[in-house]
Amino acid sequence: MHSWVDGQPADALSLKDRGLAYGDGLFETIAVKSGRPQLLERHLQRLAEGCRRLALTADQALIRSELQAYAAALGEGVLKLILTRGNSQRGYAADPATAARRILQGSALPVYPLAHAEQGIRLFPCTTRLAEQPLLAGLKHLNRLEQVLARAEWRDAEHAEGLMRDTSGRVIEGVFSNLFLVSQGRLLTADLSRCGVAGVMRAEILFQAESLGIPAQVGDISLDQLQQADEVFVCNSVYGVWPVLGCAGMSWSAGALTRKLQGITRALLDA
Ligand SMILES: C=C(O[C@@H]1C=C(C(=O)O)C=C[C@H]1N)C(=O)O
Ligand SMILES: Cc1ncc(COP(=O)(O)O)c(C=O)c1O
Repeated sequence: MHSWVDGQPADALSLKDRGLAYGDGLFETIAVKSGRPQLLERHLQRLAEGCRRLALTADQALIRSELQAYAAALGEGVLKLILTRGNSQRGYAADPATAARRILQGSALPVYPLAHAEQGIRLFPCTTRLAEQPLLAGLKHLNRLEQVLARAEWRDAEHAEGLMRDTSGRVIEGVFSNLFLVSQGRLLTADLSRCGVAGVMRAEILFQAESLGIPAQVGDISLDQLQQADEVFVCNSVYGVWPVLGCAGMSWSAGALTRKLQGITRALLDA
């Protein structure tokens, strides 16, 4: 399916685009099933928050309608929205009145091995660390070199994801997912006020946990806390939940709470 730029089929972009020049923009990666973008409200909520924090001028209603139209035409797959701050001359300064450029791209759903969800995965212990920058923390912005460097640290099929820590050594997330641990029936996921991406699946899992009366906490996670956990899983808005069986010398089993949340998220992504 053709990409769209500002609502029109297009496969080219201005060389003056600030997303290309400086990573000046945001993106959303949205699963599409039966012609509908899954978890759309959460994606739009994160996008609006990113536009607010980066002072990006974008018509949220227009973005919503375009996403729905593109998803209806795509049918099933991954819909990627890239929002850039449009064109500018050379230099970091931008015209605040410039409207954001909307890029929509469709691709097939990734075919991950069934074993990732059914049995679980191993995490590669990445040495690349996440820089602590509260102004950008939580945003799914276009500056993804940390994830590119981290993902280049392994090529073997034994590791389906990586473990990323921040420059202070805190356990933060995966390379393309968020991370939860379960200890004595309580969920814990990393505080993302310094770095990391506040995933929509992470938000949905925290909402479901509250609805189910499952104790859940957002806070700092040490490597020791991770090692001592009863269960560990990773999540994102494309694959849902994967149990984590090991990382470096640490190991866990795919426990009951992981399976419960995996079932809930699978139903949400197949809705
Ligand atoms: C990196 C992108 O999106 C991330 C990757 C995945 C995935 O590979 O399953 C899903 C959502 C995002 N965390 C991207 O280029 O879209
Ligand atoms: C670095 C990073 N963390 C977490 C996530 C999970 O986000 P989501 O649940 O919105 O897919 C992603 C996916 O884009 C990511 O790239």
